[in-house]
Amino acid sequence: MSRFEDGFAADKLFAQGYSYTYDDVIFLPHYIDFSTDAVSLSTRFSRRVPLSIPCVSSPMDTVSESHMAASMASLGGIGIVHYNCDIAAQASIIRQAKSLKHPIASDAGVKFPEYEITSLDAFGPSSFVFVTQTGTMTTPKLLGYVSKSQWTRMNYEQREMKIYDYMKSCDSSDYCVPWDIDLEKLEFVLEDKQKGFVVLERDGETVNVVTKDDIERVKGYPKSGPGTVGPDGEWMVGAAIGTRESDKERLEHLVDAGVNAVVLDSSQGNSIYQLEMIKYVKKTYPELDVIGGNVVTMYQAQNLIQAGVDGLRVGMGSGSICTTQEVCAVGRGQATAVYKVCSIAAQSGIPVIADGGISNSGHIVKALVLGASTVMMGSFLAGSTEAPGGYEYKV
Ligand SMILES: NC(=O)C1=CN([C@@H]2O[C@H](COP(=O)(O)OP(=O)(O)OC[C@H]3O[C@@H](n4cnc5c(N)ncnc54)[C@H](O)[C@@H]3O)[C@@H](O)[C@H]2O)C=CC1
Ligand SMILES: O=c1[nH]c(=O)c2[nH+]cn([C@@H]3O[C@H](COP(=O)(O)O)[C@@H](O)[C@H]3O)c2[nH]1
Ligand SMILES: [K+]
Repeated sequence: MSRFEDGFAADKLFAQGYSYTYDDVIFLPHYIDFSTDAVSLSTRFSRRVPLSIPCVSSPMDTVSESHMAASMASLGGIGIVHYNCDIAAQASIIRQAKSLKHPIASDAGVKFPEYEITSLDAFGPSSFVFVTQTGTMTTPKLLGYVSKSQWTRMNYEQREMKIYDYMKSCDSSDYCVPWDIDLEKLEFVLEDKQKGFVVLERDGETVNVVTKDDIERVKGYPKSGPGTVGPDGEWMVGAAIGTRESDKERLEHLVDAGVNAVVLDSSQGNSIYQLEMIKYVKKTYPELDVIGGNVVTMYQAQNLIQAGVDGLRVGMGSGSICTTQEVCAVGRGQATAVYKVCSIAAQSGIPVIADGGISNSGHIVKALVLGASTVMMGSFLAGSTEAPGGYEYKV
């Protein structure tokens, strides 16, 4: 008899190949004999990666870069950095994520050197605009800053200049603090330096900038549980790669950057290409967890388990922006896929990631009850500015 009672015999229902999405499935209430704080959400992302919450951010360029990956780890989950970028960029995103001990996404404006500040909008809610080569915070060098008070004192001609011509430098030790400073100490240093912001630096590279307003904002958030910390004492970070020859070189750079698990990012994982890549990763980096997928049937799953995967990612056509079912004419209802793959993965103790179609906490519960160890989210996180545990992240 399956795990379900009262006539909802999942085996029978799912066995008939019903294609169920999470919204077609609901569970009956049963009996409670425990308190809510007796519930532990701790789980495993893959064989060697434990998590304290069952949440994973998807390897999509609109979802997982350094701030998201650091935030997910700080909350007890994990982020999977996308590979929709060149090898050096993906490696540096991983390095920066591991250095973002405080993944505070400052609300200060960040602009490139040629930008002209024509209105206060450039500052956003903050009192500063910071200048980097690319106009984003994911570059290792802060070129300078402009304060709102300085800008408001400038006349019209001056305001037509490029930021580069009048920004102030901030690479002196007056502004810089070590990347792994404690949050409480950070607050004290901000008071003491009277500069309004500090630059978090690691090995001469800018990791982040934190302003006084940022500290006030983050201080008020509920403290999150133990983060997902690796043996190196830093956040654990995952990354996606493909299954081509060039992905072997990519993987080497990601391992150098300290990646803790690698996800083979294919819409259909049961291919000779993926089986070869799984064997290559296990032979070359035996301690590095490799997650295969995506799969939706027991047959696909069995092949990847035999090849040596440390985790399976389930979902085809389940993503809210997913086009796989349209373009490939294959796929399966997510609830059925999760239930079926989990029934075979459990026999080998392989954790399953339910990937896609998660847009509320009910979906998370359903995926976990159907047997998944974690859920992977894309659109639900894309563009978010508030993490559940109180850290903000930019996507
Ligand atoms: N839920 C879903 O439907 C999912 C969709 N995706 C998305 O789709 C994107 C791309 O997925 P795919 O197109 O499946 O990527 P892919 O790179 O795995 O496959 C693309 C094509 O290249 C072929 N290929 C792969 N490795 C090869 C090799 N070594 N030699 C020769 N041919 C090879 C594959 O057979 C396939 O025809 C992913 O990055 C992801 O964003 C990914 C996972 C799940
Ligand atoms: O066929 C696809 N083309 C795409 O461009 C694409 N982007 C994301 N994905 C997959 O959907 C998952 C995210 O789904 P949600 O947004 O529902 O969380 C992701 O985790 C992926 O598995 C894609 N599938
Ligand atoms: K992708």
